[in-house]
Amino acid sequence: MVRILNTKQIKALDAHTIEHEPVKSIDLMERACRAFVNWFVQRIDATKKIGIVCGTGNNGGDGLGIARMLHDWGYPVKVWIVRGLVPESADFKTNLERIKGEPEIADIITESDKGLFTDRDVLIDAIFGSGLSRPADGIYAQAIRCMNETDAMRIAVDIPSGLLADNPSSGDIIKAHYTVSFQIPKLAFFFPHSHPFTGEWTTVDIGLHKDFIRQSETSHFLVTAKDITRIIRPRKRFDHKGTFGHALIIAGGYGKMGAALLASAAALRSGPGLLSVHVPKSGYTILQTALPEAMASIDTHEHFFTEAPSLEKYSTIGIGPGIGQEPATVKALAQVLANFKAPLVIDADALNILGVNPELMKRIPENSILTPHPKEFERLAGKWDNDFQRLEKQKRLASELKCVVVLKGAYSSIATPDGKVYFNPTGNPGMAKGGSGDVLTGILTGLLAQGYSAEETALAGVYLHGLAGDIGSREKGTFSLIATDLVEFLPQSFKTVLNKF
Ligand SMILES: NC(=O)C1=CN([C@@H]2O[C@H](COP(=O)(O)OP(=O)(O)OC[C@H]3O[C@@H](n4cnc5c(N)ncnc54)[C@H](OP(=O)(O)O)[C@@H]3O)[C@@H](O)[C@H]2O)[C@@H](O)CC1
Ligand SMILES: Nc1ncnc2c1ncn2[C@@H]1O[C@H](COP(=O)(O)OP(=O)(O)O)[C@@H](O)[C@H]1O
Ligand SMILES: [K+]
Repeated sequence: MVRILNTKQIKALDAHTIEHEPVKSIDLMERACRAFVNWFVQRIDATKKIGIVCGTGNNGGDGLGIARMLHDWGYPVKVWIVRGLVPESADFKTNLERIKGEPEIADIITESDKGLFTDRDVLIDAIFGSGLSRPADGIYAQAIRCMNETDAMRIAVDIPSGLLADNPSSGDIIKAHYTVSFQIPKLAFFFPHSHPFTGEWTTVDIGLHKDFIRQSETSHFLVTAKDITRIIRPRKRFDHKGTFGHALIIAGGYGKMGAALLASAAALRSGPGLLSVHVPKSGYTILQTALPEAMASIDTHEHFFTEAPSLEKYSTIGIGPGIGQEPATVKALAQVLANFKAPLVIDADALNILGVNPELMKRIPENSILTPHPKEFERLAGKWDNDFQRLEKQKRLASELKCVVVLKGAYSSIATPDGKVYFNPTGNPGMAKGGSGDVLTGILTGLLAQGYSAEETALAGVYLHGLAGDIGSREKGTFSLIATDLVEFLPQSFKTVLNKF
């Protein structure tokens, strides 16, 4: 797990590293600059004209150190210092002295300084870093606007200037194409509204104290491949189908049998011992033809889910994709929630039904997994003003229901009943297509049936689903990838994770 720390903690981490490594503050800054430059020189051609726009705090100090190093690498570099009211930090001063006349430095003093950077190919943003405490205004906002108006590629040092790491941002913010952040990813990076500012972001190691990071309290984590390798248990020689549970998927309806097939095919590829699928009568032939491995449980209704089958034999249930919201379906869902006491996976129309029948929410078994996309989440939890508030709502819902709530999208977030939130790194916009979510429901149902905990299931299932999408889009491209491909590439996704043993 990568621990996501807030800016206060990062400040304490810097200070701890300086005191206990020990390393001088200016030498730590030098390390940060070198890490940035290392990233930079591998990607940006040395003929490109570089502009570095610095504040006068430590982020500006980084900018000056980077300017010196890139100049030494042979890049044509110009530096601008935004001279507002921020006092010069000690390390900024030292790095300013170290520049010794080259590269060239100009001060930005008045708001009439416009059109400053137009001849630059690449602009490095080092105005504000994690010390930003309020929206940028005055001359700072003007410099940010000037940078955003150019056609240059913009690269932010640590965090785009104007973007707050731990709170909603407003005002002018650098629209970076890339953000190179020091060691710790910032919470804002995981939210949809930050993306226009961070662009693609990455972290670079600057050797901050590892034990201190491990001991820092946080409820926010970024999942890594290693975490998933630890969760997935390889099968043993004498395992048999009884070892791996019997999953039931309740999905599909007239015109939406595809949802049932996608979820079921994904479940089959995720390892449960047995899979049954409950579909309306009209789905019988479709199901039996498309998925010979699945057993059929047939509803009494031709087109809809209207009656839960007997549920005792199932280890878990995945319910929702394509079931619609007919009154009889609402009753049937209520019946399932009344009779089934083990954790289940709730998605799509089952979530929509819960959204308009909140009394049913109380019946959801503890440790179930809910997988709303943002619109479904809004129906469950109400509207939010900003991404931070959305995260709080997600945490609250998980804690109130004592369930795992997976909010789907880029960096799907997984909130657990005990207040933790895991962000998932896999997946890509090629998956933004109808049916992708049904595949996730199938994977989660298949894993839960095998006895993985709700938290393990959500972490592994969401990761494997996104990884299947990443592997698939390498072959099919993000335009052409379809949900069926996610099922097709799921075996490679599992193998990738298991082969790490
Ligand atoms: N040794 C280390 O610690 C290392 C640090 N490193 C680097 O340092 C960066 C953090 O540096 P930093 O703390 O100096 O913060 P930075 O963002 O440069 O400036 C803060 C100043 O701006 C002011 N201010 C805030 N908002 C404002 C606004 N809207 N408009 C105007 N002013 C505003 C604020 O004032 P205050 O909020 O206190 O009133 C303060 O004076 C970090 O991102 C990384 O790049 C790396 O080198 C690794 C080692
Ligand atoms: N840009 C993206 N990056 C990563 N994953 C994505 C992206 N867009 C969609 N996905 C994933 O695809 C799935 C889409 O699910 P959902 O919206 O429920 O689709 P549907 O209901 O049509 O099957 C989710 O798991 C989501 O995380
Ligand atoms: K910056």
